[in-house]
Amino acid sequence: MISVQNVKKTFRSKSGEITAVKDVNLEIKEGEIFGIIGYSGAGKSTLIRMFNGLEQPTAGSIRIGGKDITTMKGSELRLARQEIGMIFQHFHLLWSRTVRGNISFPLEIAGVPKKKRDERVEELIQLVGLAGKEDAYPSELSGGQKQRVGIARALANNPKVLLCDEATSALDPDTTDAILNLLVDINKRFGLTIILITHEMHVIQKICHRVAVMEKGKIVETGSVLDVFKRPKQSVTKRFLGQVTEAEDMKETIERLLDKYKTGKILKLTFVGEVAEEPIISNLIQNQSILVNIVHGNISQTRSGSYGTLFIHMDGKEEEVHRAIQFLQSRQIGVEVIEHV
Ligand SMILES: Nc1ncnc2c1ncn2[C@@H]1O[C@H](COP(=O)(O)OP(=O)(O)OP(=O)(O)O)[C@@H](O)[C@H]1O
Repeated sequence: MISVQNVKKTFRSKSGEITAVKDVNLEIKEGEIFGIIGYSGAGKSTLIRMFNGLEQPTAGSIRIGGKDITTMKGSELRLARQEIGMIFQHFHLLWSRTVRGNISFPLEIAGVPKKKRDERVEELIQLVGLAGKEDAYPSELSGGQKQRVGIARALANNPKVLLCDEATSALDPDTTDAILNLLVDINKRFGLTIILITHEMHVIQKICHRVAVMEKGKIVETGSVLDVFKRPKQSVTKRFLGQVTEAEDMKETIERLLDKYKTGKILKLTFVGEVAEEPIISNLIQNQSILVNIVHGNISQTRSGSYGTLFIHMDGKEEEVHRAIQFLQSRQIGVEVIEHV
């Protein structure tokens, strides 16, 4: 559906050249929700803005449905853009127009006759859950409601692709979840391809099928969300995973435990898929002569299965601890020995 080949973007400024995006290659399938995660300055916004021609690449091509968006100009680009909706962190609504007026705007630009326009706006208001707010102005709406207007407006012309630029970053956690659920619903109902950029692993975990991790303008890791959770390769990916698998005070707790327990090991266990739901620890204790203290644990749901982490302190004779680790590994559990940082 979307093919990004050798895309590069360099900005020239007074202080010199900045290469924001370096040799990016990606294939995004029709109907998938594809997340791009990276820290501030990684090049995410620049990359996503090239998907609808808001930025032109310095080199490379971006083909959407077979057509190269990067070489289009004028009316051809305008038409192609109708197939690509976009929503933004700060909504970018028209403040002098009501909810209805905002949603109607892209239909007016596309020359849709009034009657059809009104029908479509009504349909979209129902779809995004804004019934009763039709005549409100953006200043009278909550952040979540503003983003619902943004989504309705982006979907007005029945696009095939929806680009989301940090669409939930300005929202509180509950509202974020409600907006993410709405995106999943739209993806399922219409088979819409969604590409989102974020710096929050929670967003990736909750709704994406696949993810690309971006660092210093490059895609450094890509794969299905569950695979990346299971086997993160890059340290930047591991740091992002820490956002959803480790409590905020985890580092401190572990340092304290490492000081407290003079013997044994602190282990981080990672479980993926069905094994996350098995009674592994009771099997472990029954089969080996070791002591196990549970320090911290959680299970998260991704779109393709569960993923769990458990921090334990394990003590016993060295060969027993070794055997216990082998037992865990034989059950396809990731085992990492935690050391002082
Ligand atoms: N128009 C521009 N002119 C000059 N430099 C730019 C321009 N746009 C982006 N950059 C630079 O390109 C790099 C990548 O920026 P970009 O906004 O794409 O990153 P990002 O990952 O989206 O970060 P953030 O989440 O903070 O927006 C940064 O170093 C930024 O300063």
